[in-house]
Amino acid sequence: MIEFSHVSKVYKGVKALDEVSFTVGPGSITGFLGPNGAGKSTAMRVLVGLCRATSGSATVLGRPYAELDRPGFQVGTLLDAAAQHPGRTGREILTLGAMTLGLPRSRVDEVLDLVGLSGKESRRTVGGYSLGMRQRLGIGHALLGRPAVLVLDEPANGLDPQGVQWMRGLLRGLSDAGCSVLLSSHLLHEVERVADRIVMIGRGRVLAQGTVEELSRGRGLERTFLDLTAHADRSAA
Ligand SMILES: Nc1ncnc2c1ncn2[C@@H]1O[C@H](COP(=O)(O)OP(=O)(O)OP(=O)(O)O)[C@@H](O)[C@H]1O
Repeated sequence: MIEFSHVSKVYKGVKALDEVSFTVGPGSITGFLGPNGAGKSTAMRVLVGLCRATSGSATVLGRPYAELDRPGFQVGTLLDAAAQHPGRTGREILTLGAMTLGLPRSRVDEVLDLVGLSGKESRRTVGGYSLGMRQRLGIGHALLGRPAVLVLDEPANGLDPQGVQWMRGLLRGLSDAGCSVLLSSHLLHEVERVADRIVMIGRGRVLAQGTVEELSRGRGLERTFLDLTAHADRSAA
């Protein structure tokens, strides 16, 4: 369960989030949509304690992230697939993560298998990985502790069509098992296929939220997205 309640964030005069409220329940994949600079990454960073909200509260499993007992087993995050050290191998990165959580080495092999990185690929340094391989590694890292909540910032970026299809199956399986997934993306057609709920933001404000059917309004998510974001821009002008 993820809950944002009236979250605002101001960076030196820039209002990145303005009274953002929404919930991601267990067994839900919520697509988090908004134009560049809308505030998606900021909201995710606030949620996992990487920056502090100016007002309001964001909680995971009923608590602020900083107060979770075992965060590595409760929340999996992928906020920046490029964040890993380029000189480490994929296997080293997952092994470090597994050791930090006190997990056996066998979990590293399970996760590599889950995200489709071969033994050979896992022994290469990340500096030589494609973006899609980094995304797979980042998703694997997020899944190490079998968390109940997943926060993924543009995880489909750079994945090829097979990769996108694989990720769809993976996320559906996780949500069927009760996981709460918050997923930001600019790939509206993909979000339409994988998510059950949508939150659209523009200029830091929630523009609309509901099921994919409600927001598609029989015309597709893209039409609703373009109409709502254009309206938000006109109102701000
Ligand atoms: N550290 C920061 N300092 C100042 N302003 C920031 C900072 N981080 C983000 N912002 C501003 O906050 C607003 C929201 O940015 P954010 O990165 O959250 O948007 P986003 O929806 O994730 O965008 P994108 O789709 O381009 O990744 C933007 O105006 C951005 O310039």
